[in-house]
Amino acid sequence: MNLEYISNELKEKMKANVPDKAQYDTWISILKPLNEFNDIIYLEIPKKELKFIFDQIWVPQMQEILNKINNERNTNYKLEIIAKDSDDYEKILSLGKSTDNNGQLLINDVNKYPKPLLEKTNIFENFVQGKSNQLALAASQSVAENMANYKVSRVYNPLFIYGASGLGKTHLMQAIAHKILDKRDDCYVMYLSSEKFTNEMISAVRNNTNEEFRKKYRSVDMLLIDDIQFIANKTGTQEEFFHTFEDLYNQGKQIVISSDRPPKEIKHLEERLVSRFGWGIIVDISKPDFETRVAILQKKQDELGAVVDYEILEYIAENIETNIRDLEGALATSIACSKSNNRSYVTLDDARLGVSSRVHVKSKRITAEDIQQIVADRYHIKLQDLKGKSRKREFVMPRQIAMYLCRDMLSVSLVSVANEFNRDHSTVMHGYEKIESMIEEDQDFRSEIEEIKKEIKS
Ligand SMILES: Nc1ncnc2c1ncn2[C@@H]1O[C@H](COP(=O)(O)OP(=O)(O)OP(=O)(O)O)[C@@H](O)[C@H]1O
Repeated sequence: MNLEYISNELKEKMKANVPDKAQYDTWISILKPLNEFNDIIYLEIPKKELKFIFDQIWVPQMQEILNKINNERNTNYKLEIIAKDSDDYEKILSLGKSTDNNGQLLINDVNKYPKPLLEKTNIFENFVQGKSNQLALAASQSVAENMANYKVSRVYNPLFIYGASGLGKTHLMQAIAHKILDKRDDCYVMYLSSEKFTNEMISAVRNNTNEEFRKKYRSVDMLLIDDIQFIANKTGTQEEFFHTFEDLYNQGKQIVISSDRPPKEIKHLEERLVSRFGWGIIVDISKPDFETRVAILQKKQDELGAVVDYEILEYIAENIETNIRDLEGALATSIACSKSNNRSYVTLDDARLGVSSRVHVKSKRITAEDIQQIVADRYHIKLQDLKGKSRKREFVMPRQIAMYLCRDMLSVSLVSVANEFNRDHSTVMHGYEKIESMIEEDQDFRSEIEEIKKEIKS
């Protein structure tokens, strides 16, 4: 049974046991699925100080519920809670997957080439193609195909995949690794986050093992580094990574990198890295459209072994637009909800609960007034000046920004936005277009607008 699924079901059933919502939010909602091994379900909590309370209070209650699930399903699961900052966290995470000290999975018969620790389901077959990801998918497939056939093409080296959180970058990177490992057992594939690279480098410096560190990274056939944006600002790591990159590239080894933004927009990233990241191909993954979101949900329901009505999938897809991780979480929670009510089908109410467990931001309804106030505060002007008629520069620019944001963030017509500013719609259109082109041309301005958006959503 899927780990995420059972932990969701457990949490849903706990809702009935913990009627006080604040208690539920404080204790139960923070649990995350960690691993399942030898009939033990390991759930993660953020801090070890909390473990005592879990062991005393919550684990016995949850185990009772789990026993009921066990009876229904003929399983024999026990529950354990592991803190993210505890010493055995990494060990528990890798149970069932044999690994070396660096978290690289060792396949017993090919010890010579340690294998990376990968999520089993992150394979190409489970990746749903849509307009938002087709280029990234095609490039990833080409890299995997080439490597499986002992080839590295300069066109795809490095492959740089960027996009917002939860849109499938890790999935694609791991799919590449899976594919190569399926086809070849003589390929040293290393997949890790840039944070892990940094930590290893720091500990190599501390333990005086720089040579081993370098040798290890420069002996791989393919290096996949996830979330490279985290090395920005870290001069030492950038220096080391630069040399690793150069060395591997010159040896004709494949490099794949992911980030939440394109190289040029990663602040404080050394120019020489920015330029090298662009030597191969840069592809983006954007927000999936409605059809792709529904197709992803269909795929996920198969993986979860459930059948959910098409209208229910549509409801979830309509309400979760920006993040596939949330999309699949909402589906899993909806299914768990229906099971906890002993139903074999998912109702719209289950789906509503599933969606609301994920879209905290959307549940806050943003109004034109919120936007106007936040923009006025940011530029230190009065709300009435922002909405007023004065054409002074210090008022016009914030006014146009607020118009742009209203049009961009609220699902309302141009005319409604115009009404909010006591203007006609052509004035709003003009302001919108002006800000839009400034965003396109000026990176700093783009970041500023993103920051304002974040503030509005928070
Ligand atoms: N096109 C897709 N088809 C099927 N599942 C997808 C697709 N895109 C993403 N997913 C799923 O969405 C979840 C989040 O994806 P992933 O972890 O790859 O995101 P990410 O872009 O690496 O996010 P972050 O930057 O936060 O690490 C995963 O479970 C992944 O399998």
